[in-house]
Amino acid sequence: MNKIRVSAVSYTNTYPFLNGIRKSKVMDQIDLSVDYPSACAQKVIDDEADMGIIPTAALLSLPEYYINTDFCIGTEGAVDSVFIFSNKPITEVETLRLDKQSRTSNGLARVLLKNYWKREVQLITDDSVEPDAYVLIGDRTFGKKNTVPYVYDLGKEWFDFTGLPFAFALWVSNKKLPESFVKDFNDALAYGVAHATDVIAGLPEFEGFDYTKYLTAHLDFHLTDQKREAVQRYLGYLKDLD
Ligand SMILES: C=C(O[C@@H]1C=C(C(=O)O)C=C[C@H]1O)C(=O)O
Repeated sequence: MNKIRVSAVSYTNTYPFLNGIRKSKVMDQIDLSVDYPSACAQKVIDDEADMGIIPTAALLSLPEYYINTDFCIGTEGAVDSVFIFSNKPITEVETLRLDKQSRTSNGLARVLLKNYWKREVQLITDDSVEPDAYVLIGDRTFGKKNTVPYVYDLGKEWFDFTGLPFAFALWVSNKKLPESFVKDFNDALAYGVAHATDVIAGLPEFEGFDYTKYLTAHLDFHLTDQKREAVQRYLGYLKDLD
């Protein structure tokens, strides 16, 4: 049988999943690659991967998709790695730069600006122009939140807006995968999540950033019914953006 091509996110938020996968027998059945989130999405869209942990926003670009497993990259409030960093209070922001590695958080920033903060902002793509504010996700945010004038954690802002948790990325395939494989893969993820702090030893340190808190309190890997509801609500807002 051909190996199942799996694309995983290259950030620390996915290390518990990767640890579970690498320790599992599913490792023999997959070709595993790691990419930043927008590239994971593109691989699944282009059918260069069969399954990935892909940004939730990318579901709108897939003609056929299956949400597999009981797990996600999610949060129930502040996530501590998805931010709008700003030079001004959000109510005064006029220009915003998006993060090329993101899809969901870019969309979430725009959804919140329009529907929660009621701001119409101009998106800046020209690298020589400095925007009022920018979206930044993943490990590149570690240690940064105490160095920027105005900081908005998008997990917390979504919660304040909707009262819901959030799922930034889901294990999604572009074709139906064998049930026995999905079950073994789910078991591998469950092991990784149950041992999330095993991945911390040896990671680079950042001032004011706590890996244990990040992996066990800020991130919430369980794809609950409420997170599924949040996904549908978010996709509805996203469709209405343009
Ligand atoms: C919590 C995070 O969730 C992520 C954000 C994503 C996005 O914005 O598209 C996609 C995957 C996750 O890596 C993070 O990257 O910090």
